[in-house]
Amino acid sequence: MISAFTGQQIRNAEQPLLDSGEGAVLMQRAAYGLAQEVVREVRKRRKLTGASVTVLAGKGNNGGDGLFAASMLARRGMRTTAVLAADAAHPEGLAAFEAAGGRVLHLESGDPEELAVVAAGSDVVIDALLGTGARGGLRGAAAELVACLQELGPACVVACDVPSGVDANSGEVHWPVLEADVTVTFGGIKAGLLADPGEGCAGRVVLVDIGIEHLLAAPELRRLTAKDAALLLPRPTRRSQKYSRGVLGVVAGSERYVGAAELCVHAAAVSGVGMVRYQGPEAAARQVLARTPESLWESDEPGRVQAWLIGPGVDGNEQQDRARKAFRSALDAGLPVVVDAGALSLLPERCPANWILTPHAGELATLLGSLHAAGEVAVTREDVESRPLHFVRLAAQQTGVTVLLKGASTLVASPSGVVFSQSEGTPWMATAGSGDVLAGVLGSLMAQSAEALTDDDGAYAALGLAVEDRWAAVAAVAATVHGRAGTAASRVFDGGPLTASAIMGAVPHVLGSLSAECDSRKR
Ligand SMILES: NC(=O)C1=CN([C@@H]2O[C@H](COP(=O)(O)OP(=O)(O)OC[C@H]3O[C@@H](n4cnc5c(N)ncnc54)[C@H](OP(=O)(O)O)[C@@H]3O)[C@@H](O)[C@H]2O)[C@@H](O)CC1
Ligand SMILES: [K+]
Repeated sequence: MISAFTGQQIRNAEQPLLDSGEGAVLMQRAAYGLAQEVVREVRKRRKLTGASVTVLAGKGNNGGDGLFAASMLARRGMRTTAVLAADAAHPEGLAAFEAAGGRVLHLESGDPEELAVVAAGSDVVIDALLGTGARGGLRGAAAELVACLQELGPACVVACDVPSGVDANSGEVHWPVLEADVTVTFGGIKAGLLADPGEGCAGRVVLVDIGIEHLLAAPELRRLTAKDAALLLPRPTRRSQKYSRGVLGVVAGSERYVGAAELCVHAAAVSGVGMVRYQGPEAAARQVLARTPESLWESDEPGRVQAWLIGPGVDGNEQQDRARKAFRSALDAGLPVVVDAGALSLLPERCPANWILTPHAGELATLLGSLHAAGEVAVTREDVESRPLHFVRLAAQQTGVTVLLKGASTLVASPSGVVFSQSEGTPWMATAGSGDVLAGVLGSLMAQSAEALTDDDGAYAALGLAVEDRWAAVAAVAATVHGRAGTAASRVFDGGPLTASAIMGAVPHVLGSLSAECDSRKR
């Protein structure tokens, strides 16, 4: 499991070491890790000696890390320039930099555009303007410098701890931000590097161990690795039969949106569920059965199921009635439900904790509006997109159920406050029907997972997941499977565009390769 922390959590972990006078050691470790990564980036492009590095240094410890790192790089034969953004700089860092022969330029007495041109001409730019001590974003001349530099498009940007302007706690972004190729982060990954829009500015994230890791509290954000997902994936045994594998009831599609039903039923079927019982109008059912002859069409009373998927493409009175009826039946039987798309507006007053909502940003804004979760102020899609971590948590707390917010990084919040972030997909997955595939995969995993979730000794317990957070973990597994399937499918087309059907086609391969990984670890 990858863990991420708030800036405050990192500071709290650092405090005992700072109190015992080890602050300088921590900074040396951070600077060394940063310098190593810059060396790695330079070597990808050219030889080290004579390569040029510009560090943009703020006045705090983030700037100190950058200056110490640049002094190490100067000693390895690189041409180093520091642009000091404020009237002051980290004194020891600056002294080390000057002693190593680095050139110092001052933003206060210079022209931001000219300094941006200097920085853009170097092989690597280190962004050490603001770190975990930032309040808001870059201002004044520093903002101007960064905006110009971003426009010029530097060859390589390495961010120190976080890209300056990205909120380390939330991933909210105060523009302008210099988008990084690599972010070297210290002591623990900052939550803002695993949540959009911050994650989109961070590039590859490299964690440098500075010796505080054992002092960190429970993470703010978690990300399942392939190994974690492999452990949590339900798998059949020799004694399995189709009913014991899990049966999923699906209310999806409508006269108008036939394809949604087709996609989510097929996605569920290829994700390992024992059987799918489909409920919907005849027009949709014909298509569903044509694509997935293994499914059953039950126009009225459904047979027994272990979970429900309700909502993709649900439209019109007739299908909305089926959705409401399925909700009641799930409530009566205590069954888990995936609530997607057209069913999000039909939710009953109270939902039990084993339901999972799967909105995109616009649907989450509407949902929060209907809950009056943000007081009287209307929440817009743009609000959710700029503060997804905040709003997904709010929605989970307000509804009392797990909420999966779809996006480049998909966030899954449990009502307890635990949040997962999965980001294995490709931008090509932003395509019609992609969400229906995710809903199908999730419904399938829910129908198969119900029993394992209460197991005190199973895989969930082994990963330290509290019982109340296990549905969120199932949703995170679905998100990673979906993302990996999209990436795998795009690779087949040399990184080219995708349809939802192509994503779905890769799902069994992803499940197979994850299972193989689990098997090889057991051997
Ligand atoms: N603790 C340690 O030993 C270790 C810490 N480490 C490193 O320290 C970093 C945290 O350092 P930090 O606490 O000094 O804060 P930092 O992010 O450099 O910036 C704060 C400074 O900028 C200012 N400022 C604030 N907002 C601003 C704005 N919007 N625009 C402009 N200025 C603004 C603010 O000044 P003020 O305005 O309050 O006078 C303050 O001086 C952390 O990210 C990691 O890199 C590692 O080396 C490991 C060991
Ligand atoms: K920074």
